[in-house]
Amino acid sequence: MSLLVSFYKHFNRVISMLIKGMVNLMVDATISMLKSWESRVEWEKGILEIIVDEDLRSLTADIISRACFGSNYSKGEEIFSKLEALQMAMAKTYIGIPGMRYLPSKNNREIWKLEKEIDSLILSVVNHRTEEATHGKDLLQMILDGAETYDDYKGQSKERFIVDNCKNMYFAGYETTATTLSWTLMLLAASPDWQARVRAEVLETCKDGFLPDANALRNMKTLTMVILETLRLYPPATFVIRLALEDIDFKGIMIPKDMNIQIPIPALQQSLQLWGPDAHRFNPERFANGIVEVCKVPQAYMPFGIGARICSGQHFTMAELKVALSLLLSKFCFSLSPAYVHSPAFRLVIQPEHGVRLLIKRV
Ligand code: HEM
Repeated sequence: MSLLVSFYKHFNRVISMLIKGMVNLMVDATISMLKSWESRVEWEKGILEIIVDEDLRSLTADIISRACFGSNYSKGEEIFSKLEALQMAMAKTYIGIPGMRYLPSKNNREIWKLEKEIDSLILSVVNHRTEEATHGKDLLQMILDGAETYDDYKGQSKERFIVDNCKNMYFAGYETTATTLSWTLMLLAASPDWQARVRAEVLETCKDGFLPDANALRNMKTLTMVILETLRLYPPATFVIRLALEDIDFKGIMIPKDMNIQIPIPALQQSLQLWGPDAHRFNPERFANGIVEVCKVPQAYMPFGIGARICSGQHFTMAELKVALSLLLSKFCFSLSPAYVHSPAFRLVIQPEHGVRLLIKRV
């Protein structure tokens, strides 16, 4: 455990340094999606009705793939489609009965097959990288450097360490960000006043066709408030999970060693007791003075988890969300389609069950 904590601490430091350079690849990827939406709006004579989720998933897959694998990113597409299938299959088995995942049911066999295929795809990229030996500083390289530094794998092979961390990056960094983009667009489409405020800020920050860079992103305060409020109401991760490594007496509650503790993020982030009577309402204004003063117990806001294992990609994802949303809002107006059905569903992350169906027109 401490091995991984120190690996992720190192990872946290390096990823924060890399983000500045990665804003450009985020901008490039978003612009190609914008171009395709622009031609579709034109084709539909000015108003396009679209379920945005699939396009947003392709966008975040593209970005994490480029950030992860640099020049080998096209291989990422194949890995993503298999990871998506794996996620669906795993969500079906999540019923908490001990030992169920070891039974050779049809679904479990599918999971094992997909896991094997994903492992060998990732390893083929790693081996290609090692043979090629020419690469930039991407996330894969950080994992490979980490694998060199940490030589105690607690009984596991170095290959396992590399593959597991690549999978972590994909699982952690793609669906979560895509889902947050979907929910933010849904909330902005339902709140024209906030949509107008964010657009005004974006147009002011990125005047005369200027594309967002790391500095501009820092100045987008209203957009940051909107994203923080979206992550409060629709946190993609449902639980923070911890294992008790020893017996713990927690304020008189006995927690035995090896007990799995699941902290329900949505329940904490929408508690009326902690957040007040408007806890269920979309009100980004509550974040005007940052996160610390936002509720009675600031630790109750934990979309990225908490403590030593807090999300290593939180700054990466915030940059990615701001790039995508600022570019989208600078080009398009969004409203909810009358056919939109609101139904948050649990699929390892909390997703819109029927997708976010929007009407889009040019600004
Ligand atoms: C909206 C987007 C995201 C959300 C809501 C999110 C949320 C989380 C949460 C709740 C955890 C568990 C933290 C804990 O146990 O305390 C986590 C861990 C992690 N996340 Fe994220 N994440 C997001 C995006 C990303 C991205 C883009 C990356 C990579 C580029 C990433 C990489 C990781 C990694 C590596 C861990 C494991 C950290 C560790 O175990 O020490 N995440 N994330």
